[in-house]
Amino acid sequence: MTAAGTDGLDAIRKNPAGAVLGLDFDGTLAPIVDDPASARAHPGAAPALARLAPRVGALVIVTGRPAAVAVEYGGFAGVDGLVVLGQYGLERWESGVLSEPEPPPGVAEARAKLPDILAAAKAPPETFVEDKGQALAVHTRRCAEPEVALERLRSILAALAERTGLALEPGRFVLELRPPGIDKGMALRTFVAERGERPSGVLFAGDDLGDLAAFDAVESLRGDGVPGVLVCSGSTEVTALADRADLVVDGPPGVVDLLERLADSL
Ligand SMILES: O=P(O)(O)OC[C@H]1O[C@H](O[C@H]2O[C@H](CO)[C@@H](O)[C@H](O)[C@H]2O)[C@H](O)[C@@H](O)[C@@H]1O
Repeated sequence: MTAAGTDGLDAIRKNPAGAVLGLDFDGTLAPIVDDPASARAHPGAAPALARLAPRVGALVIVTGRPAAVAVEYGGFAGVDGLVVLGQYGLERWESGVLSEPEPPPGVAEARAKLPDILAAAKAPPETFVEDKGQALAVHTRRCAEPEVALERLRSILAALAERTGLALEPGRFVLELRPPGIDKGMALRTFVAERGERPSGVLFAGDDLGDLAAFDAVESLRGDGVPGVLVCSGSTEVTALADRADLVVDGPPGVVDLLERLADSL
């Protein structure tokens, strides 16, 4: 644990009612699996969140998943006080109510073009498109050589994103075509600002490239004097977060253990 991380955790423990805890879903609360539809939160995740929610100022999940999907796959519907910001902050679920904007027209255009583009690129048949309504995620995890398949598609999908006015978000064996202008950093910063009070401390835990923007947000809050903690849910697939984290834990079981220990100490 870095000194800054220790300061951040101390500040959260000293004034939990003023603290904001943010968490990613896939790879952080839910173990990575081959089929995105089969992902489920670690069995200890919802109970740990239910213990923490009444003890802290705010508990928020910031995910690339549709918010309702994260609530369902996480088993989070009964966690009072939890907020889920889905699709990188485009959607918000709170107290059972979901708010979501209309998808931009570029998503429909990309959806229509994608099958021909994947065929022309000779993408392996195991390449899988997850349609999230607001975004399209092209997964290669199930391909024989997932990294090779991903790299073959990267520039082709970047061109499609540009033509359709979308952004290309890379992740763990996935390239997502999604609306531009929002990321997890913006989502977290907006969430913190909306509360109207300076947090006593902020923690964010993530595992993937899309979580780096949330790390940036925590570091920017640190620059403004808010103690912060950066937690990496470690994996061999992505190392960029471990390089910047105050604390690296062993995947979702390590994150759940950290949340339990934090709840014990509040
Ligand atoms: O922001 P997150 O909650 O981490 O969501 C990011 C993307 O996660 C999902 O894909 C990842 O998890 C899958 C299930 O374990 C795995 O099969 C895939 O290889 C990973 O990239 C999800 O399917 C995407 O929609 C999310 O945006």
